Amino acid sequence: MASHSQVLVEEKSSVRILTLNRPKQLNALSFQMISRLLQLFLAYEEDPSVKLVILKGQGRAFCAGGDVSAVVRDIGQGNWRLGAKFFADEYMLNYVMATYTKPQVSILNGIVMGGGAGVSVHGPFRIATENTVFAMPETVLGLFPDVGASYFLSRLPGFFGEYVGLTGARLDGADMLACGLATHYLPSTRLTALEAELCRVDSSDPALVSTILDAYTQNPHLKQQSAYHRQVLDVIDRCFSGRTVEEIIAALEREATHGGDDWISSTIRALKKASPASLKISLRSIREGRLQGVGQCLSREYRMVCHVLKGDISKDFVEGCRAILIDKDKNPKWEPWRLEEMKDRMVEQYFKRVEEEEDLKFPARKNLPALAMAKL
Ligand SMILES: CC(C)(COP(=O)(O)OP(=O)(O)OC[C@H]1O[C@@H](n2cnc3c(N)ncnc32)[C@H](O)[C@@H]1OP(=O)(O)O)[C@@H](O)C(=O)NCCC(=O)NCCSC(=O)/C=C/c1ccc(O)cc1
Repeated sequence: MASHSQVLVEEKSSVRILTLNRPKQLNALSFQMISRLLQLFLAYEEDPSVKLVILKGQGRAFCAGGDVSAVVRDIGQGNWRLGAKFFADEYMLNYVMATYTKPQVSILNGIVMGGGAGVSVHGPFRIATENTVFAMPETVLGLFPDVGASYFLSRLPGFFGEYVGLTGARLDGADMLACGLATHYLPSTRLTALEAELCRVDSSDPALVSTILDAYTQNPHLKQQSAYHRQVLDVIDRCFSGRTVEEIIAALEREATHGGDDWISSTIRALKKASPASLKISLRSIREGRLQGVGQCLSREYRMVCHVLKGDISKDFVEGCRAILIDKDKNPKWEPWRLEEMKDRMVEQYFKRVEEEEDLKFPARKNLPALAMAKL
């Protein structure tokens, strides 16, 4: 095992343990990591001696998303197609994971954001701990929740997915378990024992893996400020079921006038901070995702991300990265600045094929999600 490599590989009997290994960058996914993961997952699928894959992160993060700094460099050099290649491979990896024929167990013992959700949530087993911090923070970067998020967020109960995807709200391990983004929860001190037991399973039978995980899982209490308490969920459903982003914000503001609390004001603040273009395309993407399979969601997201990278409708992604990651002034100048200036016909354009760019096509797979075990 080469310790300098960005994905560490351990072979333990019929189990392969893959560790994302860029701890200083919170395991942000580089192009190299994505290519390597794709190559390993495809090889393991063909190798009868491999029965189970465990994915985890080195250090305090599972994975803080795609490596945004590399992309900004590419766009800065005027080469949006280099960025598009990154996303094409990333979405292919997400698709392979969503349709994988062997169980994938992801150990989410730390930060899980953006692309980090994409390499875990599509698999059948997601283990949260007391250290887990989950978010889809793309709308404040001028992007939108991608990596198949329009598939998995739209399948969360009620309108919780719209809430998580539009506001970038952070969830802890207990929230993730409650809403179904995680399938199990255990204290991090038990992870070593769990891993050792999984290494003895010698089977690809999800029911056997489930039995092992069930024996370790605990039922954590939701924190007092959790958004998953019934009374907050009711507000989320009332407001985030709005047809448009403007309606969602107006509904939240109405709720706030009837005795608003910290949760409502921080939710309104989060929406007002985000890119108007991102908010509108994200809402439409999640709504369309409700009726689409994972492959359709990823192909549509690929069209959308090509427009984002090309900057032909709005250049908010470059501006968001500048304000949040490069200059760190946290003061992006979104264009358009106001929600009402982001017209329906501009939103519509994100969903059209980019000129001279092929749609993303996925290979035929044996294990289509509709036939696979329930994921969420
Ligand atoms: C809340 C975080 C996760 C932790 O904050 P922290 O504890 O104060 O830690 P730092 O912010 O100091 O992060 C430690 C280091 O990791 C780096 N890092 C932390 N996330 C990252 C990161 N996604 N990338 C590239 N370095 C990072 C971060 O820049 C920093 O590097 P350095 O300043 O050199 O020490 C914070 O780092 C943060 O907000 N990170 C960004 C999270 C985020 O927006 N994720 C991405 C969602 S979008 C996505 O997944 C797709 C992106 C993408 C878009 C287009 C493409 O072509 C390809 C990819």
